[in-house]
Amino acid sequence: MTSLAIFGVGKVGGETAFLSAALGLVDELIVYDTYEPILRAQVLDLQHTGIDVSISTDMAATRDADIFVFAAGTPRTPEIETRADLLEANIPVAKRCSEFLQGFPGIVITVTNPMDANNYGLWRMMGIDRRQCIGFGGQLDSARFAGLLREAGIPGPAWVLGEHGEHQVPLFSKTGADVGIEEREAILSRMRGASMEVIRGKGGTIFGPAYHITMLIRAVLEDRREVLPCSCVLDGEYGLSGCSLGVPARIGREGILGIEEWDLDTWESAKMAEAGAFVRDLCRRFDD
Ligand SMILES: NC(=O)c1ccc[n+]([C@@H]2O[C@H](COP(=O)([O-])OP(=O)(O)OC[C@H]3O[C@@H](n4cnc5c(N)ncnc54)[C@H](O)[C@@H]3O)[C@@H](O)[C@H]2O)c1
Ligand SMILES: O=C(O)C[C@H](O)C(=O)O
Repeated sequence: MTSLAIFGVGKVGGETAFLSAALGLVDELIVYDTYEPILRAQVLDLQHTGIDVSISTDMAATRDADIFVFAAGTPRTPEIETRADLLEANIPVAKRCSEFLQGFPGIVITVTNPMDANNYGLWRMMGIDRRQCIGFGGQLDSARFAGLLREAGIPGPAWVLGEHGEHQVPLFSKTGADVGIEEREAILSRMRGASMEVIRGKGGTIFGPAYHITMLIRAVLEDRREVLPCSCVLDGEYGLSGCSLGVPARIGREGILGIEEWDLDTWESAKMAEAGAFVRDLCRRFDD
């Protein structure tokens, strides 16, 4: 019996519940949202698919879940410039979530923005092993980077480390192409704006995040042991600690099985250090 708990079943949490069930990854969904009408609507809509999955709204059952996805809280609107601007609004939500999950034995996937800081915050507040806390965003940023590389005629692979936010670190060195600083900065600037175009057009990013979150869930449940760009609580890796940041992480049934330390070029190393300093500052809010 495989059980997936989702805290916050709005646009992203709801779509993730649907996709995970539709792909047959889970036997049981435990869903929770403070807004009763959306919770009821999502449960009914899921039931109306006829998919053979048990659906519970009993948060007490969450403790037995294999994976817990944190997707509750405020999303960006076109007026909210950066993901980091959501920190104050979403800290109380992260705190409430951590109260449910003291000593949780399963795997936590953090989605709520600012995702890196929230992943660090959940780890701090829940008192669990850092390997259990996987921050989601790098796969999505990497898919967006891949699209921009294709457009520019630059071959892949496309890897994005760093913050899921303004301080993304696209790894041009991994592409094997010699991409100059000006072109790198131009592509990075478009990556920073990539989601806002979707938010303006349809009120939020849904398919991209939900698809990649579901692939992350699959990597855990099927113990795939593949390397994915995920936000991990760092303890000296890449010369950083006191924060959670996007790094190449081997993901399997026990969560983060290992963090790979790749060689970065000078531009990338500088961006990674900036990302670390920026996110560490946000994370301090959870150290108080
Ligand atoms: N990491 C990523 O790549 C990524 C991608 C997309 C969205 N996000 C983030 O995920 C979060 C959710 O985005 P969305 O578009 O689904 O938003 P949404 O508004 O559609 O859904 C959020 C849900 O959280 C619920 N909620 C609020 N406070 C709660 C609480 N204390 N307990 C339980 N539920 C609560 C709301 O009722 C709502 O249904 C946002 O912070 C957004 O920025 C992150
Ligand atoms: O950009 C946002 O605010 C939502 C999410 O983090 C995304 O990258 O799609």
